[in-house]
Amino acid sequence: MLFHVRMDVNIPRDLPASEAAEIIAKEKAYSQALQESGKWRHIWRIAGQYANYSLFDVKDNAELHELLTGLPLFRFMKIEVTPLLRHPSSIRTDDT
Ligand SMILES: O=C(O)C[C@H]1C=CC(=O)O1
Repeated sequence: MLFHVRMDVNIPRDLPASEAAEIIAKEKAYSQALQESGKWRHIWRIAGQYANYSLFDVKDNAELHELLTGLPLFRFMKIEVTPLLRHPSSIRTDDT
């Protein structure tokens, strides 16, 4: 199942910089491992914001929930999820 996900990150200003850097490094490794696996298909930065648009390809809602709640930055994120399905007019072969 495909899901469009928007993640907005808001790291509190009073979090020590070293702690923030450690969490961000963990987040990058977590994200890149999921991209390697194919479950996190795409990620784009939203210009001018500490936010991204991502595309996940997972088995079901429960798997998406598990992956998102496992994000090292999860506690500092606002996340919006939109389930997607193939458009009947699509000519692409890779959007299911
Ligand atoms: O920077 C972000 O958008 C938040 C998060 C998502 C992947 C990653 O490496 O960091």
